[in-house]
Parts: sequence; C-alpha cells; structure tokens
Amino acid sequence: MMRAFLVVMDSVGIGGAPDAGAFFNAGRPDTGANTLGHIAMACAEGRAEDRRSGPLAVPNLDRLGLFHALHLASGLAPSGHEPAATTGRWGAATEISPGKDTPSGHWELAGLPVPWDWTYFPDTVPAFPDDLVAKVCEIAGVDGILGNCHGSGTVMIEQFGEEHLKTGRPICYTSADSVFQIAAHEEAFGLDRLLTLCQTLAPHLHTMRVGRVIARPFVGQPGGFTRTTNRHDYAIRPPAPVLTNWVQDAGRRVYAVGKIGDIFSMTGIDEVRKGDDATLMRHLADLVDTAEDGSLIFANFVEFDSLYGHRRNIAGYARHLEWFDAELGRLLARLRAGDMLLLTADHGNDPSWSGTDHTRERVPVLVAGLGAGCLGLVAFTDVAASIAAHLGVPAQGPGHSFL
Ligand SMILES: O=P(O)(O)O[C@H]1O[C@H](CO)[C@@H](O)[C@H]1O
Ligand SMILES: [Mn+2]
Ligand SMILES: [Mn+2]
Repeated sequence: MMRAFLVVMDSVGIGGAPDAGAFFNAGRPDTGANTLGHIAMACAEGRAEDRRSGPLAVPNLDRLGLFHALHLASGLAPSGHEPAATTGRWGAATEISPGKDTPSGHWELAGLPVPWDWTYFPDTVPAFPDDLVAKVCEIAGVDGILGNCHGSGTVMIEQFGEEHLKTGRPICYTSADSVFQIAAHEEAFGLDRLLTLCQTLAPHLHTMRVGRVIARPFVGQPGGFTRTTNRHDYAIRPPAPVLTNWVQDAGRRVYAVGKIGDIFSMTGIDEVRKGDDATLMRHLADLVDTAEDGSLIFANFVEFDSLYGHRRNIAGYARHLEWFDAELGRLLARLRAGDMLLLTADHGNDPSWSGTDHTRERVPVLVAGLGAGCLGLVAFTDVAASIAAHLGVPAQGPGHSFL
C-alpha cells in the first residue's frame, strides 16, 4: 500500500500571489514580495555571506523543480539557477483564504479554505479591548499586562522582559495575523502557569474568531533572554473535516510532526512528534523507515519562519534552506516504492521585505516519487485532493487531484 509524506516548509513562498496588494507589512502592500526569489538573488549577489557563501545551494529541491516553480509563480529566474532537468513533479499553488497566516495556509492545503474573516487586533496601543485585558488578569491572577501592542516576539521579550520579572505581569502582543500571544518567563512566571493561562483563554478568543492563542515561554536574564521550544499554539478547530480526518476515518494512521497537531487542534491525528527542526528531521527520517503502509505523515518545519523570516535574516534563511536541502537528499534516498513526498509551504515571509510579518505569496508544490513533469498553477486544496487520491481515501471539498 502507498504512504504519503506532506512536508510544509513554513513560509517558503515563491511570490506572484494575485491578491498580494490586499495584504500589508508595516503599511506597505505585499505586491512583489518573494521569499525564495529574494533570498536566491541576495545569495547570488554576495549579500548573504554570514556563515555561508555564494549562490543558494539547494540541489535536491532544484532537481524536484523548485526554481521552475519560482519562475512559474512569479516570473523570477535568479542567476545561478537556470532551469535544469527535473526528477520531480512541480507546480505553484495559489491561496484563496482571506488570511496569510499558518492556520489559513495549512487548513487550505488540507482541503478547507477558511470560510470566515478572522478577527485582527488594530495596530494601536493599546491593541486589546479592556474586557480582554481584564480576563487575562483574572485568569492569571495579576494586576495588569505588559505590551498590549503589535510586535516581534524577540523584541517584545528584550523590551519588556525585565519589567515582567519585576512585576509578574505577562507580556501580551499580536501581529498582522489573527493571534493573541503571551510571553512569560518559564521559571519566574512558570511554564505550566503560562500554558494553563493560554489554554483557559483560548475558547474566549476563538469565539471572537481570533485564530490562535500562542504561549511564548522564554528563559534567561535581562540582556540575554531567549525563547524555548515549549511554544504552544491553541488554535480554533477546523469547522469541517480535513485531510487528516479523511485519512483517519478510512482507518489509516496519521502522524503529525512539529506543530501540525496544534494547527489542527489535534483533529484526525493519531501521534505527534515535536522538537526543533533538527529533531523533527530525525523524526521524519524515522517515520520514513517505520510508518505503516497507507499512513499519512504530515510535517511542518517552522524555523524558516520563526528564526529567519520574521527576523528578516536573509543569510540565516538561506543557511536553513541549505541545511534542509542536504537533509532532504538523505530522506529521498530512503523512500520506498509507492511513497509520495510532497513539499510545499503555507505562506511567504520574505526576509528582504519591510515589517516583520508574513507576506502573501504563491507556494511551491514539489512531488517526489511520482515521476517528473509540470503540474502548472494549482490550488492549495488540490494538495489535499492529490494526497487522498494517492492514499486511495475519499476526499471532500473543492480540491482536484493533480495525479
Ligand atoms: O514575532 P513572533 O513572536 O515570532 O510571532 C510571529 O509568529 C506568529 C505565529 O506564527 C506570528 O503571528 C508572528 O507574530
Ligand atoms: Mn506558517
Ligand atoms: Mn510566522
């Protein structure tokens, strides 16, 4: 029986979204944003030389058709990446959900475009309504919150970490995504206390159509705070069955690697494996060796986005792509006959762009294990329909299989 590996490279967009002008970063429309394209250009021009050097070296992704997909999506052909013969099936997918965030992208890839408009908090200070602040204070047993604004997580803990240690008040912030994020010190505030606070608060925010409450624990002392991998997302449950449900309901096993379990509020998922990206890669390799016939392995690699995209770090993003590519080469060599491995992304996060938020972009669809050829421009939902077709389970929703 067949197996399917669906691997999301979080935020590895390839530009060209037709509605990019309706999405913004620091007041500037996302028109022209291109995560992969701008990274490859910076590398080719010697502008990404921190602990790496020269043109972006991603031979395995290249062979699967990544640069063909980039050209198809956006018309960009960075020097050093002339179209090569491919061994994979490649295309570019266009999102229709009215959000450029992680749940919107993943739900749509899993067959379900988001059927509502998310609630966003205004980019003002304060950003949160008084009754929400009062609710946080009541649940946490504190007399106030810090932040109460839009911000980048690492800057927020640098700016408010010391005051947080002194006052015990949690640091609450948001972004261009539909999120309510709470940063707190793992030891001083307590990790369990932070997780309980976020979990208790989540249903209230979900009723307001805020997509996620995210716990952002950190450690360290003033001047040296760092975030830990104990981040936890409490997301709204998808309002209709998605790929994970289709597969599980057909009696198959579904593995979630990374934050997939959180993004789908655990619906349709049998087993979760978490950790940093290096650990996730080991989990994925282990599942290539051990996952049962007929199963779905759904993985998300978040560090492209969280460590480099939001931090606008071009060289770091390039390094992570090169690391991922080398690991991918080893994974591809271990696949069995009948396995399909599909690589894609959930949105863009162009590290050369203004602001610190995601960018609206098309994403690559690269398929290993099913021969070579062009898939053309496809829909996000076609990914779910194609995986269901490969596994031989019934699909729902608007997607069409491109197999
Ligand atoms: O700046 P940090 O805390 O990494 O947060 C980013 O990550 C969130 C969730 O992906 C986004 O909404 C953005 O705010
Ligand atoms: Mn994402
Ligand atoms: Mn993000």
